[in-house]
Amino acid sequence: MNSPLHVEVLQKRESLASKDYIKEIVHSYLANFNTLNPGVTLKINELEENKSIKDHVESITLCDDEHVSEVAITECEFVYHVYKFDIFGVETDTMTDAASGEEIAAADIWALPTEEFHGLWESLIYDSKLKEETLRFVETAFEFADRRVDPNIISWNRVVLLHGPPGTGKTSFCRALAQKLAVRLGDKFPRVRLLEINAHGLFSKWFSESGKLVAKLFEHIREIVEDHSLLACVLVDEVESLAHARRSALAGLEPSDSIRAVNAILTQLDRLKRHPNALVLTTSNVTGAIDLAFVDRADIKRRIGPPSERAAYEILRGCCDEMMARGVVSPREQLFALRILEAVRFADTEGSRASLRLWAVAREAAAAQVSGRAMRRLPFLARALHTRGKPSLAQFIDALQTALQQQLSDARELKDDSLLPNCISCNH
Ligand SMILES: Nc1ncnc2c1ncn2[C@@H]1O[C@H](COP(=O)(O)OP(=O)(O)OP(=O)(O)O)[C@@H](O)[C@H]1O
Repeated sequence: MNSPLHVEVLQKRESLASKDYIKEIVHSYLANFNTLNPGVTLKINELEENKSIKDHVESITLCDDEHVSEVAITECEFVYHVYKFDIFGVETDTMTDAASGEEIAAADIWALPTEEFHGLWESLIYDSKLKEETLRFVETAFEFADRRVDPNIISWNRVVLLHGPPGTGKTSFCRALAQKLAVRLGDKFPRVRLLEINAHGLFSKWFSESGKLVAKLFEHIREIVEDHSLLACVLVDEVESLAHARRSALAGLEPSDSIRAVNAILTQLDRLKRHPNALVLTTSNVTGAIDLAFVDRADIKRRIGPPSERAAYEILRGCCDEMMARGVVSPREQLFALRILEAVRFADTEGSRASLRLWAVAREAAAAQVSGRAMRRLPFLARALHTRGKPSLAQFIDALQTALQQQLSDARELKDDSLLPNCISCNH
């Protein structure tokens, strides 16, 4: 049996064609290829000769759920997802404290799919099957809800917890997942919202009426989830801060309003699980146990660590490709995918030299547990501090290596000064 290849088609904003028509034209367009590279996004530009594709399609992404290498088109069964960006963008739900008159941002509400998160999923690179597995888990949770599987017999909660050190992409992953669901589940949920709750702000000690503010916020959220054709993804970042605030409040270190607010958030999040169209996404920087019952009940709890050497190589390779595509580094040269280097057993040839050099930098960064965030900053530092004029790829990779060395020695000094643990990986 042919394996499915998900094809995500971004339809042009001005195109009024039906999804079926778009599927049809993309299907005949793809039939012109013999093989396809999963993980690749085909951007349709002005030079495109196929007029209907040029008029209606912005880009075509071939997703790599099951496939890791090139596939013959006769071997795969295309599953199409046609979508457009939602034009509403983001709005901030603000609230005013009655006593002080101060205003806080209670939540950011994103209408998905949004242009801001386009390509975010593809930009996150993990060695494990984290992305695929999480996506499959969430799709299964919605399938169960759809088929009304009795939760008393088979238990599932639609709560996800991602934990691990700072800068490893947890928040980005949650946003990217919500965006992915908006694209993949578009037929079931024509509208999708991502609600990012500002938990810190809500129980700030300056707010005398935090409990009421939380109630008001969730009233709004409930109005949103009442519409069953809408998928609501609720994101609570750094969920351990809720547990921490509750402990401080119990110890008398925080005003009692704050404990009411924290408890209200927890109860409300727990209630959200009853809605078949709500998904709760939480992140935490602590790896140990978080004493929150609802987190305990998360169906999927995954640790996200700093990139492995393989992931580090692909992140840095993507950065170098971008530098060459934008003309910062010139001329354009090829950097091989890791599986190609592996296939030739890392043979040192003229053509593979730059890739091997980059592989050495990636291994060093991974060994030092540099976070994904810090890794993505290295090209900027390399360009700003360690190159002049228009560097060649070889010069740029050397500069990346110098930037990495400097970053590691800065982090070591910071660690010596402050005795902070893990400051290399957290890069604060
Ligand atoms: N594995 C990775 N692959 C690609 N990019 C990554 C990876 N990990 C982190 N990044 C990049 O690092 C940046 C920071 O990610 P993000 O803020 O989501 O991390 P976080 O774990 O939520 O951090 P914090 O806990 O400090 O908020 C993002 O721009 C992301 O692109």
